[in-house]
Amino acid sequence: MDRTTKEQLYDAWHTFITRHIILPQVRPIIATSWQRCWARVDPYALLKPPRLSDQHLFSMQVNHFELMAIARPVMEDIYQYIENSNSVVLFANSVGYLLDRVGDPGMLATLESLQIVPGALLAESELGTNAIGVALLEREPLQVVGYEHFSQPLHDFGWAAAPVFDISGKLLGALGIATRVSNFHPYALGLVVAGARAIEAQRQSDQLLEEQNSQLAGINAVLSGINEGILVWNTDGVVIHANPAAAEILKVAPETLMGSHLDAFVKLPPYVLDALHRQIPISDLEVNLSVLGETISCLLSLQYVRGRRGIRAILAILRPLKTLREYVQRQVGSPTFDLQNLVGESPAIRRVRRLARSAAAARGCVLIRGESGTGKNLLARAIHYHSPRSHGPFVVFACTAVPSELVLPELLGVERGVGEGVSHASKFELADGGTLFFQDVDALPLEAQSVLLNYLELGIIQRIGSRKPVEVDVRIIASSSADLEHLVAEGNFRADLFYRLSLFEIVLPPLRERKQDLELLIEQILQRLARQLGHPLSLSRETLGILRSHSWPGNVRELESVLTRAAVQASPGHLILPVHLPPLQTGVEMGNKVWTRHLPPLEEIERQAILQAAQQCHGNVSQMARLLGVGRTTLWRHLRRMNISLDAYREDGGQGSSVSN
Ligand SMILES: Nc1ncnc2c1ncn2[C@@H]1O[C@H](COP(=O)(O)OP(=O)(O)OP(=O)(O)O)[C@@H](O)[C@H]1O
Repeated sequence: MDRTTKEQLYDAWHTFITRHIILPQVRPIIATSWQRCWARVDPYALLKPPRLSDQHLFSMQVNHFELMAIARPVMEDIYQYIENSNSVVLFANSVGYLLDRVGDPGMLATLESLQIVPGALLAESELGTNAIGVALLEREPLQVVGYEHFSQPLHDFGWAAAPVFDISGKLLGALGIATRVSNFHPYALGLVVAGARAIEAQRQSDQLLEEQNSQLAGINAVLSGINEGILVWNTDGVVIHANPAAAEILKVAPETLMGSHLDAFVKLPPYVLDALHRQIPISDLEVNLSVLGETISCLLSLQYVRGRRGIRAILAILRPLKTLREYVQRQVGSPTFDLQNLVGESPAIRRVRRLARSAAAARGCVLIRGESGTGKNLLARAIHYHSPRSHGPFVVFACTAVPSELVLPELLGVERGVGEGVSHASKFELADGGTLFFQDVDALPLEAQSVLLNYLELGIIQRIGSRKPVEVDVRIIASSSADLEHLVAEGNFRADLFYRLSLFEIVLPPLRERKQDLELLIEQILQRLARQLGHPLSLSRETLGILRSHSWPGNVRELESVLTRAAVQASPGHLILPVHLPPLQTGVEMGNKVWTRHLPPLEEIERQAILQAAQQCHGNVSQMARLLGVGRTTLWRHLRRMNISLDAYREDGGQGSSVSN
């Protein structure tokens, strides 16, 4: 400020104090403030602002702790710029009480001599026109320099101040800089404005963070309380949320999962990986997850959390199959286990349904035989749910899944004395009043076969460690895909047990022997998958042709698996083409040694080989010929004879007619 301006300002101040006249050189904001101070503040009096007691000041600082914790570092930053310029940075609350200050010792002492110390009220009504007081009143940043101050004791100072607001516009306080007029520089105003904005921004982000944290805590509480497993991972594959139910289903602690790569624990089936890759949502798809080497079956749903720049995270919902089945059973009287779900209208499958109805009405044990995947589990449950015992439990003893040393304790239960550990009930006791299903009974060790036989003869069991026989009322159903006669002949299966079990025997035919059921099964499976994937599914004619010509060594299970993979591979709204089918397995790979004695005719084998080669080579005849080890001409001849068109196998072909659903 040059000398003339200073002198002009002094004249203006003096004129106002003595004659209450505002001269034009006075800025409007200062003039308004002077008017407010007129007759309220003595311009010549020594400054004596009201001051809080130490105790009051302390409690006010505590109340403003969060704000001051943000303001203090900003004040320090500003002070770094103006250090050694005989200045002080001040922070006052919304009323004007000075809460904090930092600055050069000389200037601090000078302000102290003017009673401007923490706890002092810097409001305009007390100190007259001053930057902090006016900034709070006018809610805008300003500087007040020299004679602009209403009170004479402040004439030697230059102050700048800026108000600080919260996110809703509420006034929180003011940040100021005080210095001598001789040291005052207009940049002081820029510094306090920038400092005030920094305090506001920090406070807003703290508030948002706090809000997000409390929302997150709420969401976490909800997620922890639900029975479904919730697993969320980001696009880098890092798990960012796992609720306790997910940890329980996967048998991995949540804290181990969180922050780790999902791949390190869970191997998703290839068709699920493919759905993920193509961002296709999945709903309640039955999958087998490999978790640290162990296979876990569950229902999987996938959803994508989208941000402005695309997918941000993947949300997986896991439902244990067991819980789901129990739930369905409770809610709707177990329709999934209805005999009608044993799909098929072939004479063989009709006969099975007839036999199953008779078995359900009878009391004795039932032996269900058939290749793997023909529906033995399904049938066992259906028999139970059609029997008078349907309100009792259906307990499965999976003979291949229990380690041999645990078979007897699991089957019979264990009785322990006081302090010896926990007793546990036998599978027979658990199934009391219902059905005990021995899945793959051929894998039952001989000792356990005796236990089962004993029960069938006497109706009692005895827990290990107990002398007390327990009477239980359980119906036995057993299944096997093995050649039991052969096992009996070898001495690996007790003949008397085989005799008792096979009094009522139901044999499930392999799928290749009831090909007329194939389309019904496909239709039913596609309908289920369409519901799960949320869009309709149909096969192209060529795809159906391949499925028809396959011999299905893995039976309905294989059919389900092939269609599931193909459905996930196909684009929504398009037909399922041969290219979407996974490689089809042979009987040897499926391990159905005993039941593969019904070989398909030679021509069918040839046809199947050609169709598989077409699929693998995408309809390229030269490649197919090489793969099949025949000349191209021979291959063309076979193709013509068998009426096989290769169009559908070429990536763009096959959008022709559709079959099913
Ligand atoms: N006739 C059918 N109709 C509908 N679905 C079927 C039929 N047969 C089998 N399935 C389905 O095929 C899959 C395999 O069936 P299931 O587990 O009952 O076969 P399994 O003969 O017991 O097999 P394993 O001997 O390997 O245990 C299941 O998803 C089942 O629902």
